[in-house]
This record gives sequence, structure tokens and C-alpha cells, in this order.
Amino acid sequence: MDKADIVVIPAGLPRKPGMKREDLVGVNASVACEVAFAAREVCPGAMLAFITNPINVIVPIVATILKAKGTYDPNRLFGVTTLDVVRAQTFVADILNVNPQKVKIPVIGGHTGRTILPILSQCDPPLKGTDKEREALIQRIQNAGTEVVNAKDGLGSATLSMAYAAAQFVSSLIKGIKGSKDECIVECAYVESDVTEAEFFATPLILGPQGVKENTGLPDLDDDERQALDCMLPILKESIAKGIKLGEGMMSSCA
Ligand SMILES: NC(=O)c1ccc[n+]([C@@H]2O[C@H](COP(=O)([O-])OP(=O)(O)OC[C@H]3O[C@@H](n4cnc5c(N)ncnc54)[C@H](O)[C@@H]3O)[C@@H](O)[C@H]2O)c1
Ligand SMILES: O=C(O)C[C@H](O)C(=O)O
Repeated sequence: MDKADIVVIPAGLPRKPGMKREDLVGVNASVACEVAFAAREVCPGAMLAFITNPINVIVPIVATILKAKGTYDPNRLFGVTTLDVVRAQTFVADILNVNPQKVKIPVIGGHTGRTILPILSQCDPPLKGTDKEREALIQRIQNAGTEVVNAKDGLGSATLSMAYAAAQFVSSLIKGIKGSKDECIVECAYVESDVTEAEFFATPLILGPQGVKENTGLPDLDDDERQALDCMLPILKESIAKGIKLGEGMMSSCA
């Protein structure tokens, strides 16, 4: 890790069938801040990309600790939510019978249950379908992680698809660092944000040499999506408050 520009953190316990991602916070919070502290010792200024669950809580924990230590840069701390986008692309591509890599679809919010909000109204190519079909698709995207955890029956969570998603996200971070003038590098990720009343929130981000170059904000939303956003915000805010409180409590144990 010495002098690394990017540190990707996949360490931690995966859930077992019947568990929620938040059930992992007791064990994984300490993993997250130990790794973050080590990274700050040997590669201050590195971009930190956390895969460790529960993302919605882990990122606020790490931000709180780093803030207190004076080493926090909100543009360089990411919760990796790329897998939600990859899933949305894949399931939409199945329906449209197109190459998943050609599907563009923002997924906003956080990384669990209803906080995962795929914005189907902005899908390119456009997606048609009844309200019932759209609702089923949204639920499939939101529950895909649980589907894998159940299928693996105690042997872990999504591995290959996560590796693919992480490779895509990190490639984009690298392209951003290299500062390609001709290319606008955009990825959704869970970062500190003032886009909604949730202090951390995933939206499409333009990446550059310093990490987040620009937060593009909320995509256009239809009425159902706006309602889903309103429903998700209290859930997300509760997780964030929990993360901040845990982060404050963990300062001495992680140092
Ligand atoms: N963000 C996402 O979309 C996403 C997707 C998949 C998995 N995850 C999360 O990633 C984490 C890992 O999941 P997995 O399925 O790869 O689990 P896994 O058990 O296959 O791998 C976890 C690895 O972390 C290591 N580890 C555990 N505690 C550690 C510590 N204290 N220090 C260093 N290494 C440690 C283990 O030795 C193991 O190699 C879980 O928290 C899981 O929920 C997130
Ligand atoms: O679902 C999990 O526990 C792992 C990961 O968050 C996923 O979405 O696959």
C-alpha cells in the first residue's frame, strides 16, 4: 500500500442467509477503520474505495474518524455501489435483448434494500413496460445481493460480479487520475453529498485527478421515483446517524 493512489477495501465478513447487511456492522466497522488508518499512515491522499458492508454505515464511520484526525477528503472516500448499476444494466439488457454494456442507467441512494434506487425513467435505451413490470424489475435489482447470499447458502456473497464491478469502478478512478481530456468519466458511488438531506448519497459522479470532480446531482425523476426517494431518505439518514455515532465512539480504539 506504500504510496498507493487507490486503496480498494473488500475485507470483512459477508452475510449469511437471513442476515441484513446492517447486521455486519459490529464486525466490519473495525475492519474498515483499521484499514483506513493504515492507509492514511502509508498512503495519505489515496482514494479509499470501500466494498465492505454495510456500505451505508461504513462510509460515514470512516468519514467521521478521518475528519476528527484531519485527514478527511470527501472527494476521495467512496462506498462502491457499482454492482447495483451492473445488475440494473444486466437485467434491463435481458429485457431489451441488448448488450448490457450499452445500457446506461443511474442507480442512486445507498446500498441496501429500498435505498438502492434504479432510475428506470432515465434508462438509455428507454425501457417500456407496465407499472407492475417496472416494480418487479426494481425489486429484482434491490434484492439481487440477497438472492446471491441465499443461493450460496452460507458460503459468502457475490464474488465474481463484485470483482467485475470493482474492476470497472477502479478503472474509472484510474482514468480520472490520468485526467483524460476527451472522456467524461462518470460512475455512481456513495459519497458525502449535499444533493438530498442525507449526508451521504450515491449519484452519478464525474471523476477527475482529485477523485470526485463534480457531483451531477439527482437525475430527473418521475413521480414514482420521487416517492421512492422520499421513502428511502429516513432509512438512509438513520444508517448515517448510526455510522457517525459509531465513528465517534471508535476513535480511540482505531487509533
Ligand atoms: N459493495 C458491494 O456491492 C459488495 C458486494 C459483495 C460483497 N460485499 C461485501 O464485501 C465483504 C467481503 O465479502 P466476500 O463475499 O468477498 O467475503 P469473503 O469471506 O469471501 O472474503 C472476505 C475477505 O476478507 C478478509 N478479512 C476479513 N476480516 C479481515 C480483517 N480484519 N483484515 C483483513 N482482511 C480481513 C478475509 O480473510 C477474506 O479473505 C463483505 O462485507 C460483503 O458484504 C460488498
Ligand atoms: O448482498 C450482500 O450481502 C453483498 C453485496 O452487498 C451485494 O449486493 O451483493
